[in-house]
Amino acid sequence: MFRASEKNSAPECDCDYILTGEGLEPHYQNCSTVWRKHYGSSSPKNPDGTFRLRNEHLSKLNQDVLYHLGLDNENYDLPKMFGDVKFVCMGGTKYRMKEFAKYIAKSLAIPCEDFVNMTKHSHRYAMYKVGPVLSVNHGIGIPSMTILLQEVIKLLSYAKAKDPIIFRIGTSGGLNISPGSVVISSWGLNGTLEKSYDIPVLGKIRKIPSHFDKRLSEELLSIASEEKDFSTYIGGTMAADDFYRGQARLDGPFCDYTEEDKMAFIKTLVELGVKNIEMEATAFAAMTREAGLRSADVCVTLVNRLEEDQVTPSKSKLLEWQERPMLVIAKYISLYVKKYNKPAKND
Ligand SMILES: O=P(O)(O)O[C@@H]1C[C@H](O)[C@@H](CO)O1
Ligand SMILES: O=c1cc[nH]c(=O)[nH]1
Repeated sequence: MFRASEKNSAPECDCDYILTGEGLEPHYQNCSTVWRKHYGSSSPKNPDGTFRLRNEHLSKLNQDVLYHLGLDNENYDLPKMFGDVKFVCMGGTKYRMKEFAKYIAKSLAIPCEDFVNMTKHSHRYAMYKVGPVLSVNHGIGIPSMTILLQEVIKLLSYAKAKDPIIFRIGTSGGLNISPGSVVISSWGLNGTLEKSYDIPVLGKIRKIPSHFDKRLSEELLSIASEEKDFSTYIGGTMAADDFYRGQARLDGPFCDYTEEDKMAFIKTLVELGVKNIEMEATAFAAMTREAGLRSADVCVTLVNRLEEDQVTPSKSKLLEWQERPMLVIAKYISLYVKKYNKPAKND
């Protein structure tokens, strides 16, 4: 089933698979194995699947303004608006995430004519709700993505959403695989080749582990492997803080290394088990895990970085390829909705 060996597998968890296992209880419903192992404290999950935010300061606020979403928990009835959200799908562009909203509406047979941007007051991001699915764009890079992600995590907690699963539907540069292939990330690697999301907090670097949920990735791989039009791999994903030098490109406005240096670095990544390079994986894995939520990063590759730096496929080819992660995630969501027999509707 695996096309790439996992040198560094994600921490194991002891509860049932969501789709492929025997048990009916959704994974993570009561599971805090992974959480405890890494953070040494109790799970943020409540028995009913809702989750607590691990920040006591929030209880002192009269209202919490989710500034970049243009929402707050005082003037909006968040449980009514978002309490049924089970899946959050995120990706870089507004266009892609509107297309995904349309795609998932069709997959789940939810009649939906108007796709209203629910964050329109902030003018920052675009977010659409289709039944149990939120489709939202996060912009480029870790800072833009994490601002959106943190406000979405707060939104889901205030809304009392149960066991939400968060997907990133992205694009990337592939390593030694044909453009158009899909990569499911097992872990994120930062720019200094560590499996962590590093963020300066109060003047010191905080390192947060960046492993994805192994079982969720395996379930997605088994779904993706049914697709014969493209190959899907599971492996490491490097999250760079830049598209050019940060990804060892030779075609940026600045370049102070040779082609040999570039190739040596790319080969090191390949040896480490890295399958693709994008700009969010480490922080995405780290923050969702810190919140106690399951997540997966599924990206199509637009270029084989062993062969070229420039992204040269036609615009229509690029759009066609970007539907591949959507297809995998939509299939997963449809299977889930079917299995748990939840009638999907748009309120
Ligand atoms: O989801 P997207 O397509 O935005 O992901 C990658 C990583 C960066 O955000 C961006 C760079 O082109 O594409
Ligand atoms: O090479 C690529 C292609 C898309 N996105 C990236 O971050 N890198």
